[in-house]
Amino acid sequence: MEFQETVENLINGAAKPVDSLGLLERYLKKLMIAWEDIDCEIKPYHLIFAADNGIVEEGVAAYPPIITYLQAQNMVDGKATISCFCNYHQVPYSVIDIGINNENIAGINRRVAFGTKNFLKEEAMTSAQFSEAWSVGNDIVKNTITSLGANLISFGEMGIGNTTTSSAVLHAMTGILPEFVVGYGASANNAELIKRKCSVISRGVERHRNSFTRIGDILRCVGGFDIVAMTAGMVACTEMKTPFVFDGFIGAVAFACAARINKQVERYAIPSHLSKEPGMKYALLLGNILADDVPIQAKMGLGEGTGAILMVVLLKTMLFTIQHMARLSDFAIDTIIDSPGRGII
Ligand SMILES: O=C(O)c1ccc[n+]([C@@H]2O[C@H](COP(=O)([O-])O)[C@@H](O)[C@H]2O)c1
Ligand SMILES: Cc1cc2nc[nH]c2cc1C
Repeated sequence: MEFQETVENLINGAAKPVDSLGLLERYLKKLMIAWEDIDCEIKPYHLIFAADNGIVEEGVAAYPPIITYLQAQNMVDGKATISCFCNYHQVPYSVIDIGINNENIAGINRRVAFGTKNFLKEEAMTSAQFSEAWSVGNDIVKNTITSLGANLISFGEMGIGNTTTSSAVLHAMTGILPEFVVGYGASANNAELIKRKCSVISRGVERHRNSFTRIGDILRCVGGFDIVAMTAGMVACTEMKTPFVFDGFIGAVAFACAARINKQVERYAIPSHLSKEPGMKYALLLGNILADDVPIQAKMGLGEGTGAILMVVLLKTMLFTIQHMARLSDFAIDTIIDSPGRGII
C-alpha cells in the first residue's frame, strides 16, 4: 500500500463522517505524508526573524521603527502576543535579530546590518548581505531540526515597514498593481498612507527592474532581511523534508518566493491564517494555495507568527484526536459506503 493510502485510511476510517474535519484533516494528512509516519508526535519550534527596513524613511509606516527593537525585546521577555501564545501552548521559540536598527540586540544576534537601505534610492541590501541573511535562515532552520529535534517549524517576523517590502516583492514578481496588493499594515485605516505606499512601491520596483533576473534579485533590491531569512528557512525545511507553517502576508510572500525557488516547497508548506492584507491571496496562489484553503480566517494582521502558532495548536489537537478516536469499523455495521475509496476501513 502506498504511504499516502495508509494516511488516508487512518483519517477516513476514524469514527466521523469522511472529510467532516475539513481543512484540519487535509493539513494533518500533509504533515504525516511529509514525515512518512503516522505514530509521531509534533515537536514544534517557532522562529521569529526581526529586522528594520530602510524604506520607512519614505513615510510608509504609521509606527516609528524603534518599535521593531522594542517589540522584538518584548517577545524575548515573554510580553508580546507571540510569546504569550507560545508560552501558553508550550511551543519553544527564538527571536533572531537579523537586522534591527538599534544599538542593542534583541534575541539571538545574527545581525546582518542596521536595517536595509531605502529601496527608492538604492538596492535594499548588497549581494553579500543577501547571502548572509540567506545563510542565517538556512542554518538556523537546519540546526533547529538536527540539533533541537524539531519536526514542525513555524515562521514569524517583526519589522516596521515590512508590509511595504513584501508588497514590493509581490508586485515585482507578478506585475499585479500595488493598488491590489497594498493594505494598511500596522496602521489604522489611512487612505493617504495607502496612496503613498503604492507610489513608493511602483517607483521603487521600476528603479530596480533591470536588475531582476531571479527571485533573489527581487528580494535583494526591494525585500528585507526577515523575508530573505524566512524564504531560505522554508527552502531549508523542504531540503530536510520537514513540514512548516507560515503566517500572514509577509510569511506568504516568503512562501511564494520559496515555492518559485524550489517547487518541492509546496509539499511541506502549511498555511495558517488569512491576513487582512489584500495581497496575501495572490502570494498564496504563487504556491498553489487558494485563499479558501487557509484554515483560520479571523481578520488578523499582527504578524509575529501568531496565526502560525494557532495552526500548530490545531494540528496537535488533530494528531491526538486521530490517534485516539474509535474507528468507523468499530460500529460493526454492514456498509455505509457513499463513494469508492471513502468507505469504512
Ligand atoms: O502578517 C501580516 O499579515 C501583517 C499585517 C500587517 C502588519 N503586520 C505586522 O506589522 C508590521 C508591519 O506593518 P507596517 O505597517 O509597519 O508595514 C510588522 O511587524 C508585521 O509583523 C503583519
Ligand atoms: C505594537 C506592534 C506590535 C507588532 N507586532 C508585529 N508587528 C507589530 C507592530 C506594532 C506597531
